[in-house]
Amino acid sequence: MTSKLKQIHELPPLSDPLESAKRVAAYKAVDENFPHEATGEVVVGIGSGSTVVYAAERIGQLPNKANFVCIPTGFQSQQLIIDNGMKLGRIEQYPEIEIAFDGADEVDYQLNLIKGGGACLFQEKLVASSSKKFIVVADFRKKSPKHLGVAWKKGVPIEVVPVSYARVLKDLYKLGAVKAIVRQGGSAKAGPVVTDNNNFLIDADFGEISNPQKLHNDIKGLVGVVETGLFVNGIANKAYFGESNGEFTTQE
Ligand SMILES: O=C[C@H](O)[C@H](O)[C@H](O)COP(=O)(O)O
Repeated sequence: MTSKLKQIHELPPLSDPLESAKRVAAYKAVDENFPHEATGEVVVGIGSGSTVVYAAERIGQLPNKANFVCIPTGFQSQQLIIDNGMKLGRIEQYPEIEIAFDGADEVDYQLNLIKGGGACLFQEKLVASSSKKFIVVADFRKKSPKHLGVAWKKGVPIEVVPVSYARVLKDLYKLGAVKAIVRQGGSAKAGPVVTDNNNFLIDADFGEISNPQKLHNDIKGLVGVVETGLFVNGIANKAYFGESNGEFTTQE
């Protein structure tokens, strides 16, 4: 069925080369991993952010898209599914997902990720950890030469129950954070960002993270923490990176 689709090299480049890099990563990830020939129902996770927009676009171009049920990871993702004419499902109905596509803020050499730069980490982790196959799509800026905390300098996003934020901030410093702040809405909203689950986000900078699994476990053990943006323990199967020269690379 992929032969009926326009191939990526047949498409005109986008005006912003970074957007072209995101598109090539996402289109290739879908072309090479999506169960194109499936005739029965396929449950697909659709992540959040600016790169996964192109994965949803590509899936929306597939001629058998009526067979797919797409599970969102938040409000933006739900809109992407609707806008691309795909069937929307809920994780409560479909707790087992065949394949999920999502972006990342940073990817280390072992395929550990930092996610949550767009405030969607909890539902993203729920969907990713419920998926048999989890494919990351990103542009070249997201690759870390080795550890997390090198390319992404804004800290580890952590979703917390609002009433616990002051306590969690103190505890994060005890765990070794050099800076921890409640994410603010800035000019778009006075006061803190509120997630799709009505929680707050803390961005905690731990510098270079050599043991992301341990850091995740330590943070997750704090009272008030819902989830961390550290996606570790082999959760991601493969990453596609759009490069600045218009090509793509992979890591698995
Ligand atoms: O909360 C947001 C998500 O984790 C995004 O997938 C992540 O921030 C990457 O987004 P983008 O593709 O826009 O760089």
